[in-house]
Amino acid sequence: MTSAQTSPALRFLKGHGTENDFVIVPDAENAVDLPPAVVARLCDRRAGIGGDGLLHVVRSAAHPEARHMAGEAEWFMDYRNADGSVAEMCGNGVRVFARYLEHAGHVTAGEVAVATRGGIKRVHLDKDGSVTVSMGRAALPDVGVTVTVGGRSWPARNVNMGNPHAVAFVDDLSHAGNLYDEPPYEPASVYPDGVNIEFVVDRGPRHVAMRVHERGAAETRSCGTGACAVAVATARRDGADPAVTGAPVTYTVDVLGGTLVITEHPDGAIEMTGPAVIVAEGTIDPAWLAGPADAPVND
Ligand SMILES: N[C@@H](CCC[C@H](N)C(=O)O)C(=O)O
Repeated sequence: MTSAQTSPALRFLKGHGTENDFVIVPDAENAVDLPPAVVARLCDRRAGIGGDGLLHVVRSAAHPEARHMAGEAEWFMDYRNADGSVAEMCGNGVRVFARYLEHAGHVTAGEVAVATRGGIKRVHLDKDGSVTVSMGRAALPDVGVTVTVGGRSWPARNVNMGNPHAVAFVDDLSHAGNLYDEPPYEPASVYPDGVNIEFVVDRGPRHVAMRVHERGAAETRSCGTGACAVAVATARRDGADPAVTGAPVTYTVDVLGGTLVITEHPDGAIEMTGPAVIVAEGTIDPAWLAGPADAPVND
């Protein structure tokens, strides 16, 4: 790999899905080194480009973590959180990733398979601009978790969508307070690698709203895997289980940045639909990229 610090200029794009925003770094041959400090600088909203995360776009065949998926999915979403940490999956990210592949002419509208650390995800680019992703199944480990904010505590449902989530039902989303910092939870041993925490209120039949603290970011305006975790946790709370009834269940999930529609099918497969947009593209000043790495990050 070539060090990012010696690259001539790094091309980037910026995109978002329901305002979960991403720096996109196209790098087909996996030639760009993206250590955590560089990712954090790129995602810095004041000193960098700004984003909740970074989508490193690499051919599966060129990435050691994705080579085994290259036969089924040409492209690998090497996802990083804003702090530079690695995550298994990003539901909004994979929809924006597919939108980028279309934008770059790598795929046309229709189906595209994307390799992720959470397995291969099939994405459908609709002609109306919406993007649907088959997210796979949720796991609901039966362990009690308690989440605390500002002196109040709530029981939370543990849901794994490839990445870990804790879903807490609250009376009012303002009770979640300031979600910049990760709310404390216990027992901490349930999430040895950290967790994304969603707070949920009811809005109507099969309709909820959520706020989220994303692991490795802060409060974000949307989280796709989080919205899926919320839909499944809410369905179980409501006594709806498609595996039992044989009928799909659909929830509308309002996030701060828009709305996502989530359907769980009788075989457990979850589909998520929402917008995905490319908003800008350009090149990164190589002198800035090679500059001191001790600049403040997302403060
Ligand atoms: N915004 C994402 C989730 C990104 C990863 C997450 N922060 C984690 O560390 O698991 C989504 O849309 O799913």
